[in-house]
Amino acid sequence: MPTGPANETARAPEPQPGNGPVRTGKRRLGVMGGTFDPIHHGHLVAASEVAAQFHLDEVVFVPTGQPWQKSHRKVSPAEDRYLMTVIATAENPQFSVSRIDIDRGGPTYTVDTLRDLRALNPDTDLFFITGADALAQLLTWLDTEELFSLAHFIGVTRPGHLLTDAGLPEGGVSLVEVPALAISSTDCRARVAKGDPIWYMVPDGVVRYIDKRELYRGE
Ligand SMILES: Nc1ncnc2c1ncn2[C@@H]1O[C@H](COP(=O)(O)OP(=O)(O)OP(=O)(O)O)[C@@H](O)[C@H]1O
Ligand SMILES: O=C(O)c1ccc[n+]([C@@H]2O[C@H](COP(=O)([O-])O)[C@@H](O)[C@H]2O)c1
Repeated sequence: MPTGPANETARAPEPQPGNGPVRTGKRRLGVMGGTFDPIHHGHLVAASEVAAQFHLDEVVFVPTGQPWQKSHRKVSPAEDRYLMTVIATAENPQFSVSRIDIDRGGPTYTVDTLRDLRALNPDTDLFFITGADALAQLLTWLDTEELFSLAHFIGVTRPGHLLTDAGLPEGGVSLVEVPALAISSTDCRARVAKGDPIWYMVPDGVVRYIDKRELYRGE
């Protein structure tokens, strides 16, 4: 649901690379969580831009297992969403994909994602990347207080959504402007269902995978 003019920001994002918490010298791991049904260039550009601005060593994409806030609608099988994410990120040496949310089972909570990633990556600072729409919902997530002790949150601009850190802990979130791509997975699915092209909205390999697996047809 759009909440403001295209790409509006509530306050100017800090422009300096490396903004956010004081640098600790530890490895810096970005975490891009999403349902990725399908993954599209909006996700990829956001991750790439944050990686550059925050000097991240790597960004791990974490497809949700069961996104509990999307339980009202059909979500494609996790394996399809995982494979599309692998295809989309394969060529970028800075990008990787984790199965942790899929393999854990049950509803996906970011607090579990971050706890697991912390355990798997000692001596690493975590940066959780989220679009303006998801950031606006963050106070509805499970265990929000603990979330901010596990990672620094980075909210990125998204066309049609207001980017704001209102109500979130001071110092826990950075707001960042990323190149505006008015693409959503919802729109990609609707286009496939109508027989419209999604070339150049998602990576070529993802177009072919959707075709091969006959995803989103007749939805
Ligand atoms: N075009 C975009 N620009 C910036 N951030 C985005 C964009 N699309 C998605 N995101 C962010 O990526 C994360 C994962 O998004 P998700 O997989 O739910 O995609 P979506 O396009 O929002 O899907 P859907 O339309 O099915 O709700 C969220 O934090 C979301 O805000
Ligand atoms: O932890 C929660 O309660 C929670 C509730 C909704 C969304 N999230 C996370 O937010 C990210 C984007 O979710 P989504 O549903 O917009 O694809 C993804 O990593 C989800 O696991 C997390």
